[in-house]
Amino acid sequence: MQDGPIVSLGEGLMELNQTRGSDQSYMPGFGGDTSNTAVAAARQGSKAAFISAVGADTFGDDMLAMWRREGVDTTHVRQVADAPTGIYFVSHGEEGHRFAYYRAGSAASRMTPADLPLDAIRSAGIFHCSAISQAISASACDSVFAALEAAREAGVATSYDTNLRLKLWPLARARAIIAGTVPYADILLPGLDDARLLTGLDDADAVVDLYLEQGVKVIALTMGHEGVLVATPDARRRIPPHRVEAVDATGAGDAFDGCFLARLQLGDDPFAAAEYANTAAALSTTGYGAVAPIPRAEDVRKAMPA
Ligand SMILES: O=C(O)C(=O)C[C@H](O)[C@H](O)CO
Repeated sequence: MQDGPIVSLGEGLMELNQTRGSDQSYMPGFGGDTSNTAVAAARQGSKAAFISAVGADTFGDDMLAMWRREGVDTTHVRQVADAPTGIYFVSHGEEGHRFAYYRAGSAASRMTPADLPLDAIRSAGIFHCSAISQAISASACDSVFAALEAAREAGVATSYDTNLRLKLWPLARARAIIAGTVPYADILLPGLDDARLLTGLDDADAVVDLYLEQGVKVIALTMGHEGVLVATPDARRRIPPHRVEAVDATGAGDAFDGCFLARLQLGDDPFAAAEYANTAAALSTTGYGAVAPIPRAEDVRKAMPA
């Protein structure tokens, strides 16, 4: 893996998160899967950078301030005057959390391949993107492919989270695009529920086999209460769940991604990186919001099994 920051591409969102027991109170925060991943990596001590756009509005200012506080490089976050920053609401019910999006036409959704900072992508240590970055618009989807191509041509390790959001695009389109993107990924970060819908396979090992056959070098399949299945073409291991009192799982997968990539870049093997990220992701569910409860390295170390 070459030296350089973890560079991720996508959309940051303002978050309004319903706090339990109060139907009408929404706590402000930040979200957006690849942004959450960048923050998680930065909180573990990695160099992280984000490629995106926000509106020239209060929320855009707030997002930029958040990334800068977190040490995420915002050189390639454009602030544009003619489109807003996206927003989403999180509410909680019996079946877990639900998202309501107000992001159509957002600044990030208008990104095009011509906007890409190709030099930053080519000099990344790892380039990370997700299916949400592809679902927000056709031009953002084109941008993801162009960025992945640039990263691969430059020998940069590529990472892809298949994050499936059916409120953003229909399943048939998601299936086609995601299947076409997996072969670009060196590191694949799917969740089992999404992978079942995307592949039609039920069994976690079968999902891993399918993706490895497509050339993926490292896969960490997150399985919620069943832990994580980590595999390379030569070895695979199940990591048990880390039990916590969870209040909000929003962004747990993104915290996993950021911590996993950070640890890989610091030299961990994929199994050690996944054990670390598994603990960190569990800790991130003990508070409300996608970003605020992401733990820092010292908290993860304290909570890790001896
Ligand atoms: O769902 C999305 O589009 C988001 O990016 C918002 C959340 O922060 C994200 O899904 C959490 O994984």
